[in-house]
Amino acid sequence: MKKARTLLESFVYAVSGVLYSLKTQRNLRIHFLTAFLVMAASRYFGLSPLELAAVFFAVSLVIITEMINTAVETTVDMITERYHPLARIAKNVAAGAVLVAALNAVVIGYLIFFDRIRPLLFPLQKALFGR
Ligand SMILES: Nc1ncnc2c1ncn2[C@@H]1O[C@H](COP(=O)(O)OP(=O)(O)OP(=O)(O)O)[C@@H](O)[C@H]1O
Repeated sequence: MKKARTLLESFVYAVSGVLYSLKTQRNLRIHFLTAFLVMAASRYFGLSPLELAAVFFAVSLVIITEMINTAVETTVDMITERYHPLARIAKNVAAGAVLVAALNAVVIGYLIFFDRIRPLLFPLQKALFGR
């Protein structure tokens, strides 16, 4: 097995892991796009540094758990392509971690953006429903 020799080599391996995940995982591409849109919205709404930190943490956590999920799926598939109850548990638990991170992101998004978005929705509601 080849060991990482320099810090730069380790960094290159890590970046290739991100690129591999982006290339193979549609969900991860969606998470990155969502993260970009959320950061643009954060800038638009002028969030405080603490709010910005919470949003950045939430979107990063979703991306991190999705990548760990990919690592678990790949490892399980390397060990067995046959049905195995433990393989099912490993994959389901990894997918569950992504779900928890996504719920966390929804709650943080609600707490930070809802009151800011609500005033923008009223004119839309009036135009659509007349009240
Ligand atoms: N070898 C296996 N043995 C038992 N169950 C498995 C096995 N492989 C997959 N599963 C079950 O099928 C589900 C989907 O697994 P799969 O590897 O297709 O991931 P996926 O849904 O394609 O994930 P993603 O969309 O994140 O790539 C798993 O959560 C697990 O419940």
